[in-house]
Amino acid sequence: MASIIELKNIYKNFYTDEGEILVLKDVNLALERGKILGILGPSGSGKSTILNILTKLLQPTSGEVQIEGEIGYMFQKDHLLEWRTIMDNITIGLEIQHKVTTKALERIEHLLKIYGIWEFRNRYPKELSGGMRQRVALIRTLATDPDVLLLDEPFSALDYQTRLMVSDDIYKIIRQENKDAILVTHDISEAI
Ligand SMILES: Nc1ncnc2c1ncn2[C@@H]1O[C@H](COP(=O)(O)OP(=O)(O)OP(=O)(O)O)[C@@H](O)[C@H]1O
Repeated sequence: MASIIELKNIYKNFYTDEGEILVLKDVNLALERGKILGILGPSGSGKSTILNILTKLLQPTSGEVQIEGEIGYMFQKDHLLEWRTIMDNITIGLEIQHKVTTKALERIEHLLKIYGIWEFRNRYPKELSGGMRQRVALIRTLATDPDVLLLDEPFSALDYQTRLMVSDDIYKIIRQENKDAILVTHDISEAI
């Protein structure tokens, strides 16, 4: 089956005052279309380094990176801007990319309506619960219509009960929107 993302024989070394650190040693992974791939590892094992290579923030020391299509990145914290309304937070990526089109706005309207945020579109982030904020963060990521989502511990800032609810929610949204995704976590239950 065709892979949308593939890492082949990736090595990454960092050079510090204390010397060289080998963080990634011969990492190979492939995300097939229609799949969600979990990357599970303890703190410091190099998960963020892998994501930074996928988003091209970092170059691997050696190895091959193949990515087909656009990537959307959802972070550990929602990073909603408190002084912008929910709608203005969601359109920020489109504004930066100069892609605020009628079609994009209709798409956002649809996402807001089906995922229960429409009534809150003119409110501010502080008026929303942690779970709703995370849903807004996902809709913001989906707004630019990426092909694949990178989710970097997206539930870790939530309390346990909210996390169960929101992770289920987000899983359904990813499936319904027909996106492929890579989920990075140190939490085995989250990965499952
Ligand atoms: N720019 C850098 N320079 C030097 N060392 C770095 C750099 N970035 C990361 N490291 C080191 O590489 C290792 C892996 O870091 P990374 O952030 O990828 O791990 P992680 O699994 O994402 O951890 P966490 O779950 O705590 O975010 C760590 O030992 C870290 O200290």
